[in-house]
Amino acid sequence: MNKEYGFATKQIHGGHTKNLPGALTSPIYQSSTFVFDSAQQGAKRFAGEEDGFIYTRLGNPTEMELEEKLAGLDNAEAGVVTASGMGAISSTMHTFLKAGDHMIASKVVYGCTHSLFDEGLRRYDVDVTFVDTTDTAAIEANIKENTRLIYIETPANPTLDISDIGAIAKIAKAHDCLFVVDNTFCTPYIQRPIDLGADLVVYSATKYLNGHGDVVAGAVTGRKELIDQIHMVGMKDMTGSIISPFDAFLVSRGLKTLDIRMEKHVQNAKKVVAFLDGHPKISKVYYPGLESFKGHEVAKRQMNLPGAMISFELKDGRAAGEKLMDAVELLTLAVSLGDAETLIEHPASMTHATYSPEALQKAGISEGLVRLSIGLEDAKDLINDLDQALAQL
Ligand SMILES: C/C=C(/N=C/c1c(COP(=O)(O)O)cnc(C)c1O)C(=O)O
Repeated sequence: MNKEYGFATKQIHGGHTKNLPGALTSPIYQSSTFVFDSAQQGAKRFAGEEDGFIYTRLGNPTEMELEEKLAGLDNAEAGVVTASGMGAISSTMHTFLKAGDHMIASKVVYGCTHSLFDEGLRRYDVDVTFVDTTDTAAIEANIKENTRLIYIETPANPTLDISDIGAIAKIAKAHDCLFVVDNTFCTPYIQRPIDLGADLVVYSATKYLNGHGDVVAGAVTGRKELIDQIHMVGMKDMTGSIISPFDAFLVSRGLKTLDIRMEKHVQNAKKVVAFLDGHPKISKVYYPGLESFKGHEVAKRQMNLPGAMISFELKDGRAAGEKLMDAVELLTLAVSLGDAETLIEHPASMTHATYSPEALQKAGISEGLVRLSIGLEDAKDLINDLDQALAQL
């Protein structure tokens, strides 16, 4: 895809294999395996001496189209798509880490990411230090001679903590560490970590990338030499976490409207934040777009827009939070995010239930924290629903 094309053109035409018999959209190659013309061709393909498809766990045309489209949006050389965001993260970790290695991770990450790091990887003798990565000096202070990888989410799930990608990229490079950024909350439309120095970008494509609440998927973008290793080690042998061709087709279709969906998500989020900030029953609103938010300045520098994820704390804590979640009528009480529907959930007992009480406390995830994924509905309907629910507290 011509690098000079704009984002909207690349999200529609990127990765599109034009040499198809006249169909505007690519067919879905819902096939587990691919036929060889001869025994020699099969042997050559397995030996990597001839291009061509072999078996869908090793690569598939529908998945390749999505990988190329997404890599193009991230200004990355290559991409790999997976069955879930956790599949993307786990395949990446299993590709580049081995027993005896050490890694540094944000102390605030999605719950299952936290348990992969804090329990899963420790089974294989990979040591993890959770750090406040909004403090780049704290990262430097925790690097050891066996530190191989630095992992952040920015904005982080669910406190929206902002870490400085450019500054951390410099530290990672200086210490020959791989720098991985989970860009799920932003997508390439809002933030491009590779442009800022990251080595790899991971996504839960379940979220904004697909954007319609009907697929679980994941992705990694980055330099081809790294992505090839994830394909041939992490995916092929370690996790086998491959996406189905049909789900890859759905995510490719979702991506065609990424820019306009993100613009509407953010437009709605700003209106909801204006309603929540200063509300008499709310003690704090977490949103990178608020000037009072701790990471606001760094967010303004590295994000084109402040995003559409909002967290807030009620003055009367968890009980009030539970009452609020049971009182909303339009907002949907469900985990996940980035869908057309606005979703509301309670991290401490739901998406971050894997955290111990000490880890929750260290991460600053309070019992009273409520998280919103602002959807594409009419903003006034969202605000009216929150207003009537808050009035019941
Ligand atoms: C229920 C799921 C939620 N999140 C997931 C998630 C994943 C993992 O992505 P899969 O769920 O494996 O596609 C990876 N990275 C980030 C920043 C995430 O928020 C949720 O928070 O609501």
